[in-house]
Amino acid sequence: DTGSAAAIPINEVDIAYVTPVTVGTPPQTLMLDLDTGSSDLWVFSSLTPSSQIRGQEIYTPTKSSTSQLLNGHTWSIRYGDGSSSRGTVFTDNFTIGGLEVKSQAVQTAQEVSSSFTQEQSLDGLVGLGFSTLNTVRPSSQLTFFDNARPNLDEEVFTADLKYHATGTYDFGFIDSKKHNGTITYTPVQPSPGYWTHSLSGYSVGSGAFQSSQISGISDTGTTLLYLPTAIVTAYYRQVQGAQNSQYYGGYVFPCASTLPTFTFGIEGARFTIPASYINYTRISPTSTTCYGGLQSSSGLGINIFGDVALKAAFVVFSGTNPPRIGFAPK
Ligand SMILES: O=C(CCCl)NNC1=[NH+]CCN1
Repeated sequence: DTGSAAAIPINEVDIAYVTPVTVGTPPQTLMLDLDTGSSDLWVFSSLTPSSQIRGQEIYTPTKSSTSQLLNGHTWSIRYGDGSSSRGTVFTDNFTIGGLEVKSQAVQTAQEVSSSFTQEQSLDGLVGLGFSTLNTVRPSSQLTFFDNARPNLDEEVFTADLKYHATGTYDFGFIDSKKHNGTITYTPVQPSPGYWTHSLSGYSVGSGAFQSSQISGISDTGTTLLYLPTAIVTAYYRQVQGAQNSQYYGGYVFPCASTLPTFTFGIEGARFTIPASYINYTRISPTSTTCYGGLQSSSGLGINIFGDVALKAAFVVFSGTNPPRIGFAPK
């Protein structure tokens, strides 16, 4: 089997990408954020208080002839950005891009934090991290990828995220039309459950490449690129008027600034993030101050290769044994 579905930016700065999925019988369509930085599949639902819903589509298990309550099971998750949700669990038929998993654990939200309520075009998440991170108790549940894996033509899924445009998630195959040339693979450390791997180094603009092993996670559910402070300061030193703002919680700069590109290494390959991706957003609609797409990871305890980096490549998440991740130009 294979599947292929759109990755649609939910706003004009690509804060997150959503993918149409169907749950239940007859199919209920939701727009979910496929998130390689977590491993819970949860949805806004008929069990979510209406005070916490603002325009999201919901899953109503009682309207599905194939739903089953997973009795006595609950979940609760907090994400790296401080957002959170919790609730109960059903199993039901679940499809992404024509690829169906019967009896997928679908976690129904009974509470979501304010940032999820405010994100009107996001109806939930599909965790594509390793199932060891799943928070359902007393028995943890498998991700959509782990459930689909035995039926996939190839034990992979790929992410082709795009800047200010719709991209694709593919399951079970590598579409050679989506990348130019070689896919460079590097080992993944599957513990504790993120797609953890190293960069081989970086360069700022036309500067010399700095070889250094930078460990972090490739995370489609995180918007920006978070790297060690030393790298980030070296980048913004090249930007006139840039400063690390306590007030805005990161590096800001005049929107008219000329930003350098940022290049990261995967083994011997090099991937350059255009300056436009790093000129992320105005701090408010009429401001001439802009917030950077490259920020320090020092507050996170982990480096995160989020969408700002991933959209500069075609990325292969390979569930082979041992797992690995591949990057190709596109
Ligand atoms: O939580 C993380 C970072 C893990 Cl270190 N990524 N996934 C996500 N989903 C919603 C916000 N962020």
